Amino acid sequence: MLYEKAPAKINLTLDVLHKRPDGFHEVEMIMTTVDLADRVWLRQTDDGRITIKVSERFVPNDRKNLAYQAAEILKKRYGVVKGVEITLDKKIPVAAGLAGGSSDAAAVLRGLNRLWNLGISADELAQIGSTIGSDVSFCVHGGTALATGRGEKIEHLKAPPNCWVILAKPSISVSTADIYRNLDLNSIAHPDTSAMISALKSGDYDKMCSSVGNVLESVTMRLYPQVVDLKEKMEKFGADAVLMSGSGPTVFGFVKNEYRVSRIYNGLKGFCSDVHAVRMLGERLNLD
Ligand SMILES: C[C@@](CO)(OP(=O)(O)O)[C@H](O)COP(=O)(O)OP(=O)(O)OC[C@H]1O[C@@H](n2ccc(N)nc2=O)[C@H](O)[C@@H]1O
Ligand SMILES: Nc1ncnc2c1ncn2[C@@H]1O[C@H](COP(=O)(O)OP(=O)(O)O)[C@@H](O)[C@H]1O
Repeated sequence: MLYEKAPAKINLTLDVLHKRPDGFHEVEMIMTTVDLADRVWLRQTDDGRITIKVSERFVPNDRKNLAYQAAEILKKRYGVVKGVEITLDKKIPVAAGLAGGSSDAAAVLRGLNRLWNLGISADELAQIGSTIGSDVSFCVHGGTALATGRGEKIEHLKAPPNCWVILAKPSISVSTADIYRNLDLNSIAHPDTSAMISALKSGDYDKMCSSVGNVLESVTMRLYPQVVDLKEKMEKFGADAVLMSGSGPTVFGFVKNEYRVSRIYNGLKGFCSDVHAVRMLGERLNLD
Protein backbone atom coordinates (compact mmCIF):
# COMPACT_ATOMS: atom_id res chain seq x y z
CA MET A 1 0.00 0.00 0.00
CA LEU A 2 1.40 3.37 -1.00
CA TYR A 3 0.32 6.81 0.24
CA GLU A 4 0.32 10.20 -1.50
CA LYS A 5 -0.83 13.57 -0.23
CA ALA A 6 -2.88 15.62 -2.73
CA PRO A 7 -2.82 19.29 -1.70
CA ALA A 8 -5.24 21.98 -2.86
CA LYS A 9 -4.08 25.04 -4.82
CA ILE A 10 -5.07 28.68 -4.72
CA ASN A 11 -4.63 31.23 -7.52
CA LEU A 12 -2.70 34.31 -6.40
CA THR A 13 -3.36 35.75 -9.84
CA LEU A 14 -5.47 34.56 -12.75
CA ASP A 15 -5.45 36.41 -16.05
CA VAL A 16 -7.06 35.43 -19.35
CA LEU A 17 -5.31 36.67 -22.50
CA HIS A 18 -7.63 35.43 -25.25
CA LYS A 19 -9.84 32.58 -26.38
CA ARG A 20 -8.06 29.93 -28.43
CA PRO A 21 -9.27 28.14 -31.55
CA ASP A 22 -9.56 24.88 -29.50
CA GLY A 23 -12.18 26.55 -27.24
CA PHE A 24 -9.86 26.85 -24.22
CA HIS A 25 -8.61 30.20 -22.91
CA GLU A 26 -4.99 31.26 -22.94
CA VAL A 27 -4.23 32.00 -19.28
CA GLU A 28 -1.45 33.48 -17.18
CA MET A 29 -1.81 32.56 -13.54
CA ILE A 30 0.26 32.15 -10.41
CA MET A 31 -0.68 29.19 -8.28
CA THR A 32 0.55 27.86 -4.97
CA THR A 33 -0.26 24.76 -2.91
CA VAL A 34 -1.82 24.98 0.54
CA ASP A 35 -1.88 22.55 3.43
CA LEU A 36 -5.42 21.31 2.89
CA ALA A 37 -5.05 17.94 1.23
CA ASP A 38 -6.90 14.86 0.09
CA ARG A 39 -5.31 11.58 1.10
CA VAL A 40 -4.71 8.99 -1.59
CA TRP A 41 -3.85 5.31 -1.06
CA LEU A 42 -2.82 2.98 -3.89
CA ARG A 43 -2.92 -0.80 -3.50
CA GLN A 44 -1.62 -3.03 -6.26
CA THR A 45 -3.98 -5.81 -7.36
CA ASP A 46 -3.50 -8.83 -9.64
CA ASP A 47 -6.82 -8.59 -11.49
CA GLY A 48 -5.65 -5.83 -13.88
CA ARG A 49 -8.58 -3.57 -12.93
CA ILE A 50 -8.71 0.01 -11.73
CA THR A 51 -11.16 0.56 -8.87
CA ILE A 52 -11.95 3.65 -6.81
CA LYS A 53 -13.24 3.99 -3.29
CA VAL A 54 -14.10 7.54 -2.33
CA SER A 55 -15.15 9.05 0.99
CA GLU A 56 -17.36 11.76 -0.54
CA ARG A 57 -20.84 10.84 -1.79
CA PHE A 58 -20.97 13.33 -4.66
CA VAL A 59 -17.64 12.40 -6.20
CA PRO A 60 -17.82 9.79 -8.99
CA ASN A 61 -16.25 6.39 -8.26
CA ASP A 62 -15.88 5.34 -11.90
CA ARG A 63 -13.90 6.52 -14.95
CA LYS A 64 -15.41 10.01 -14.54
CA ASN A 65 -13.09 10.37 -11.55
CA LEU A 66 -9.88 12.15 -12.63
CA ALA A 67 -7.88 9.78 -10.41
CA TYR A 68 -9.24 6.84 -12.42
CA GLN A 69 -8.27 8.57 -15.67
CA ALA A 70 -4.73 9.11 -14.38
CA ALA A 71 -4.32 5.40 -13.60
CA GLU A 72 -5.84 4.39 -16.93
CA ILE A 73 -3.47 6.58 -18.96
CA LEU A 74 -0.35 5.21 -17.23
CA LYS A 75 -1.59 1.63 -17.49
CA LYS A 76 -2.25 1.93 -21.24
CA ARG A 77 0.84 3.96 -22.10
CA TYR A 78 3.25 1.71 -20.22
CA GLY A 79 1.49 -1.62 -20.83
CA VAL A 80 1.06 -2.33 -17.11
CA VAL A 81 -0.80 -5.60 -16.52
CA LYS A 82 -1.28 -5.14 -12.77
CA GLY A 83 -4.38 -3.41 -11.41
CA VAL A 84 -4.78 -0.82 -8.68
CA GLU A 85 -7.30 -0.03 -5.99
CA ILE A 86 -7.40 3.74 -5.37
CA THR A 87 -8.80 5.01 -2.06
CA LEU A 88 -9.56 8.75 -1.87
CA ASP A 89 -10.17 10.45 1.44
CA LYS A 90 -11.57 13.82 0.33
CA LYS A 91 -10.71 16.80 2.52
CA ILE A 92 -10.65 19.42 -0.24
CA PRO A 93 -14.13 20.82 -0.93
CA VAL A 94 -15.49 19.62 -4.30
CA ALA A 95 -16.02 21.94 -7.30
CA ALA A 96 -14.53 24.74 -5.24
CA GLY A 97 -11.79 26.28 -7.40
CA LEU A 98 -9.17 24.46 -5.33
CA ALA A 99 -8.27 21.76 -7.90
CA GLY A 100 -9.20 18.82 -5.69
CA GLY A 101 -9.87 16.43 -8.57
CA SER A 102 -6.76 17.57 -10.46
CA SER A 103 -4.63 17.10 -7.37
CA ASP A 104 -6.00 13.58 -6.81
CA ALA A 105 -5.12 12.75 -10.43
CA ALA A 106 -1.63 14.20 -9.98
CA ALA A 107 -1.15 12.18 -6.77
CA VAL A 108 -2.13 9.00 -8.61
CA LEU A 109 0.40 9.80 -11.37
CA ARG A 110 3.17 10.34 -8.78
CA GLY A 111 2.14 7.32 -6.75
CA LEU A 112 1.81 4.85 -9.63
CA ASN A 113 5.13 6.04 -11.05
CA ARG A 114 6.59 4.71 -7.78
CA LEU A 115 4.34 1.67 -7.31
CA TRP A 116 4.86 0.41 -10.86
CA ASN A 117 8.54 1.53 -11.09
CA LEU A 118 7.92 3.44 -14.30
CA GLY A 119 10.84 5.90 -13.95
CA ILE A 120 8.91 8.78 -15.53
CA SER A 121 10.44 12.25 -15.01
CA ALA A 122 8.45 14.97 -13.23
CA ASP A 123 8.16 17.01 -16.43
CA GLU A 124 6.91 14.05 -18.43
CA LEU A 125 4.44 13.14 -15.68
CA ALA A 126 3.15 16.72 -15.79
CA GLN A 127 2.82 16.49 -19.57
CA ILE A 128 0.80 13.28 -19.23
CA GLY A 129 -1.30 15.05 -16.57
CA SER A 130 -2.17 17.88 -18.95
CA THR A 131 -4.18 15.44 -21.07
CA ILE A 132 -6.48 14.87 -18.06
CA GLY A 133 -7.10 18.53 -17.16
CA SER A 134 -5.51 21.97 -17.37
CA ASP A 135 -4.59 22.12 -13.66
CA VAL A 136 -3.09 18.62 -13.40
CA SER A 137 0.41 19.62 -14.64
CA PHE A 138 0.77 22.17 -11.86
CA CYS A 139 -0.56 19.70 -9.30
CA VAL A 140 2.04 17.10 -10.31
CA HIS A 141 4.81 19.49 -9.20
CA GLY A 142 3.03 21.50 -6.51
CA GLY A 143 4.85 24.43 -4.93
CA THR A 144 4.50 27.86 -6.50
CA ALA A 145 4.45 28.47 -10.24
CA LEU A 146 3.46 30.65 -13.14
CA ALA A 147 1.17 28.61 -15.38
CA THR A 148 0.58 29.66 -18.98
CA GLY A 149 -0.90 28.14 -22.12
CA ARG A 150 -4.12 26.53 -21.05
CA GLY A 151 -2.50 26.12 -17.62
CA GLU A 152 -0.10 23.31 -18.48
CA LYS A 153 3.12 25.30 -19.07
CA ILE A 154 4.83 25.61 -15.71
CA GLU A 155 7.60 27.95 -14.55
CA HIS A 156 8.58 27.49 -10.92
CA LEU A 157 8.63 30.49 -8.61
CA LYS A 158 9.87 31.21 -5.09
CA ALA A 159 7.57 30.25 -2.21
CA PRO A 160 5.32 33.08 -0.95
CA PRO A 161 6.19 34.86 2.30
CA ASN A 162 4.92 33.06 5.37
CA CYS A 163 1.35 33.82 6.49
CA TRP A 164 -1.98 32.19 7.27
CA VAL A 165 -4.54 31.51 4.56
CA ILE A 166 -8.22 31.37 5.50
CA LEU A 167 -10.35 29.47 2.99
CA ALA A 168 -14.13 29.74 2.97
CA LYS A 169 -16.48 28.08 0.51
CA PRO A 170 -20.15 29.00 0.25
CA SER A 171 -22.42 25.97 -0.10
CA ILE A 172 -22.78 26.20 -3.86
CA SER A 173 -20.91 24.34 -6.60
CA VAL A 174 -19.52 26.17 -9.59
CA SER A 175 -18.80 24.74 -13.04
CA THR A 176 -15.47 25.97 -14.40
CA ALA A 177 -16.69 25.70 -18.00
CA ASP A 178 -19.70 27.90 -17.15
CA ILE A 179 -17.55 30.63 -15.68
CA TYR A 180 -15.15 30.73 -18.65
CA ARG A 181 -18.18 30.81 -20.97
CA ASN A 182 -19.62 33.84 -19.18
CA LEU A 183 -16.35 35.80 -19.26
CA ASP A 184 -16.57 38.91 -21.44
CA LEU A 185 -13.13 39.19 -23.03
CA ASN A 186 -13.72 42.86 -23.92
CA SER A 187 -14.09 44.07 -20.35
CA ILE A 188 -11.26 42.42 -18.46
CA ALA A 189 -9.34 44.27 -15.72
CA HIS A 190 -6.04 42.40 -15.97
CA PRO A 191 -4.11 41.70 -12.75
CA ASP A 192 -0.45 42.73 -12.58
CA THR A 193 1.24 39.33 -12.89
CA SER A 194 4.78 40.80 -13.01
CA ALA A 195 4.14 42.70 -9.76
CA MET A 196 3.17 39.39 -8.11
CA ILE A 197 6.29 37.69 -9.50
CA SER A 198 8.48 40.45 -8.12
CA ALA A 199 6.64 40.33 -4.75
CA LEU A 200 7.43 36.61 -4.53
CA LYS A 201 11.06 37.18 -5.59
CA SER A 202 11.62 39.74 -2.85
CA GLY A 203 9.40 38.00 -0.27
CA ASP A 204 7.39 41.22 0.09
CA TYR A 205 4.15 40.36 1.96
CA ASP A 206 2.46 43.75 1.46
CA LYS A 207 3.22 43.73 -2.25
CA MET A 208 1.89 40.17 -2.54
CA CYS A 209 -1.34 41.35 -0.87
CA SER A 210 -1.73 44.33 -3.19
CA SER A 211 -0.97 42.27 -6.33
CA VAL A 212 -3.63 39.53 -6.05
CA GLY A 213 -6.20 39.51 -8.85
CA ASN A 214 -8.49 37.08 -10.68
CA VAL A 215 -10.42 37.97 -13.84
CA LEU A 216 -12.95 35.19 -13.20
CA GLU A 217 -13.92 36.68 -9.83
CA SER A 218 -16.37 39.26 -11.21
CA VAL A 219 -17.99 36.61 -13.44
CA THR A 220 -18.64 34.19 -10.57
CA MET A 221 -19.73 37.06 -8.31
CA ARG A 222 -22.29 38.21 -10.84
CA LEU A 223 -23.77 34.71 -11.01
CA TYR A 224 -23.44 33.91 -7.30
CA PRO A 225 -23.90 36.90 -4.91
CA GLN A 226 -22.98 34.61 -1.99
CA VAL A 227 -19.35 35.02 -3.10
CA VAL A 228 -19.58 38.82 -2.87
CA ASP A 229 -21.02 38.51 0.60
CA LEU A 230 -18.28 36.14 1.76
CA LYS A 231 -15.52 38.32 0.35
CA GLU A 232 -16.94 41.42 2.08
CA LYS A 233 -17.23 39.55 5.39
CA MET A 234 -13.65 38.29 5.22
CA GLU A 235 -12.42 41.83 4.48
CA LYS A 236 -14.51 43.24 7.33
CA PHE A 237 -13.17 40.65 9.79
CA GLY A 238 -9.65 41.91 8.99
CA ALA A 239 -7.90 39.75 6.38
CA ASP A 240 -5.02 41.59 4.69
CA ALA A 241 -6.06 40.60 1.14
CA VAL A 242 -9.07 38.63 -0.08
CA LEU A 243 -9.59 36.93 -3.45
CA MET A 244 -11.64 34.18 -5.05
CA SER A 245 -9.59 31.13 -6.09
CA GLY A 246 -9.82 29.81 -9.68
CA SER A 247 -13.38 29.77 -10.98
CA GLY A 248 -14.61 29.79 -7.38
CA PRO A 249 -16.63 29.81 -5.29
CA THR A 250 -13.95 29.47 -2.57
CA VAL A 251 -12.64 32.78 -1.27
CA PHE A 252 -9.26 32.99 0.48
CA GLY A 253 -7.76 35.64 2.71
CA PHE A 254 -4.14 36.26 3.73
CA VAL A 255 -3.54 36.99 7.40
CA LYS A 256 -0.14 37.85 8.85
CA ASN A 257 -1.01 38.35 12.51
CA GLU A 258 -1.75 35.11 14.32
CA TYR A 259 -4.18 36.70 16.80
CA ARG A 260 -6.45 37.76 13.94
CA VAL A 261 -6.72 34.23 12.51
CA SER A 262 -9.12 32.86 15.11
CA ARG A 263 -11.22 36.02 15.01
CA ILE A 264 -11.69 35.75 11.24
CA TYR A 265 -12.11 31.96 11.35
CA ASN A 266 -14.75 32.09 14.09
CA GLY A 267 -16.51 35.04 12.51
CA LEU A 268 -16.87 33.18 9.21
CA LYS A 269 -17.84 29.90 10.89
CA GLY A 270 -20.95 31.67 12.17
CA PHE A 271 -22.58 31.48 8.76
CA CYS A 272 -20.34 29.33 6.53
CA SER A 273 -19.74 25.66 7.35
CA ASP A 274 -16.70 25.17 5.10
CA VAL A 275 -13.90 27.27 6.62
CA HIS A 276 -10.23 26.30 6.96
CA ALA A 277 -7.16 28.06 8.34
CA VAL A 278 -4.07 26.71 6.58
CA ARG A 279 -0.51 27.55 5.56
CA MET A 280 0.92 27.74 2.07
CA LEU A 281 3.25 24.82 1.37
CA GLY A 282 5.44 26.88 -0.95
CA GLU A 283 7.99 24.26 -1.94
CA ARG A 284 7.63 21.68 -4.71
CA LEU A 285 6.49 18.16 -3.86
CA ASN A 286 9.08 15.44 -3.69
CA LEU A 287 8.78 13.06 -6.63
CA ASP A 288 11.28 10.41 -5.46
C1 LIG B 1 -10.07 28.03 -13.40
C2 LIG B 1 -8.91 27.14 -13.03
C3 LIG B 1 -7.76 28.02 -12.52
O1 LIG B 1 -6.75 27.28 -11.91
O2 LIG B 1 -9.16 26.23 -11.99
P1 LIG B 1 -10.45 25.69 -11.15
O3 LIG B 1 -11.32 26.82 -10.78
O4 LIG B 1 -11.17 24.71 -12.03
O5 LIG B 1 -9.87 25.03 -9.94
C4 LIG B 1 -8.40 26.37 -14.27
O6 LIG B 1 -8.11 27.26 -15.34
C5 LIG B 1 -9.32 25.29 -14.76
O7 LIG B 1 -8.62 24.11 -14.81
P2 LIG B 1 -9.36 22.65 -14.88
O8 LIG B 1 -10.45 22.59 -13.87
O9 LIG B 1 -8.28 21.62 -14.82
O10 LIG B 1 -9.99 22.76 -16.30
P3 LIG B 1 -10.29 21.65 -17.43
O11 LIG B 1 -10.89 20.44 -16.79
O12 LIG B 1 -9.08 21.49 -18.28
O13 LIG B 1 -11.40 22.43 -18.26
C6 LIG B 1 -12.72 22.61 -17.82
C7 LIG B 1 -13.37 23.61 -18.74
O14 LIG B 1 -12.91 24.94 -18.42
C8 LIG B 1 -12.70 25.70 -19.59
N1 LIG B 1 -11.26 26.11 -19.64
C9 LIG B 1 -10.36 25.54 -18.83
C10 LIG B 1 -9.03 25.96 -18.85
C11 LIG B 1 -8.67 26.97 -19.77
N2 LIG B 1 -7.42 27.42 -19.85
N3 LIG B 1 -9.60 27.54 -20.57
C12 LIG B 1 -10.90 27.12 -20.52
O15 LIG B 1 -11.75 27.64 -21.25
C13 LIG B 1 -13.08 24.83 -20.76
O16 LIG B 1 -14.42 25.14 -21.06
C14 LIG B 1 -13.01 23.42 -20.22
O17 LIG B 1 -13.91 22.56 -20.84
N1 LIG C 1 -11.11 12.95 -7.61
C1 LIG C 1 -12.10 13.86 -7.73
N2 LIG C 1 -12.39 14.68 -6.71
C2 LIG C 1 -13.37 15.62 -6.83
N3 LIG C 1 -14.13 15.79 -7.93
C3 LIG C 1 -13.87 15.02 -8.99
C4 LIG C 1 -12.86 14.03 -8.94
N4 LIG C 1 -12.81 13.43 -10.14
C5 LIG C 1 -13.77 14.00 -10.91
N5 LIG C 1 -14.42 14.95 -10.23
C6 LIG C 1 -15.49 15.82 -10.78
O1 LIG C 1 -14.92 17.08 -11.08
C7 LIG C 1 -15.77 18.16 -10.70
C8 LIG C 1 -14.90 19.36 -10.27
O2 LIG C 1 -14.24 19.01 -9.11
P1 LIG C 1 -12.96 19.68 -8.40
O3 LIG C 1 -11.70 19.20 -9.02
O4 LIG C 1 -13.13 19.43 -6.95
O5 LIG C 1 -13.19 21.23 -8.66
P2 LIG C 1 -12.40 22.44 -9.29
O6 LIG C 1 -12.19 22.10 -10.76
O7 LIG C 1 -13.31 23.60 -9.09
O8 LIG C 1 -11.13 22.65 -8.57
C9 LIG C 1 -16.64 17.59 -9.58
O9 LIG C 1 -17.92 18.11 -9.64
C10 LIG C 1 -16.65 16.07 -9.82
O10 LIG C 1 -17.83 15.63 -10.45
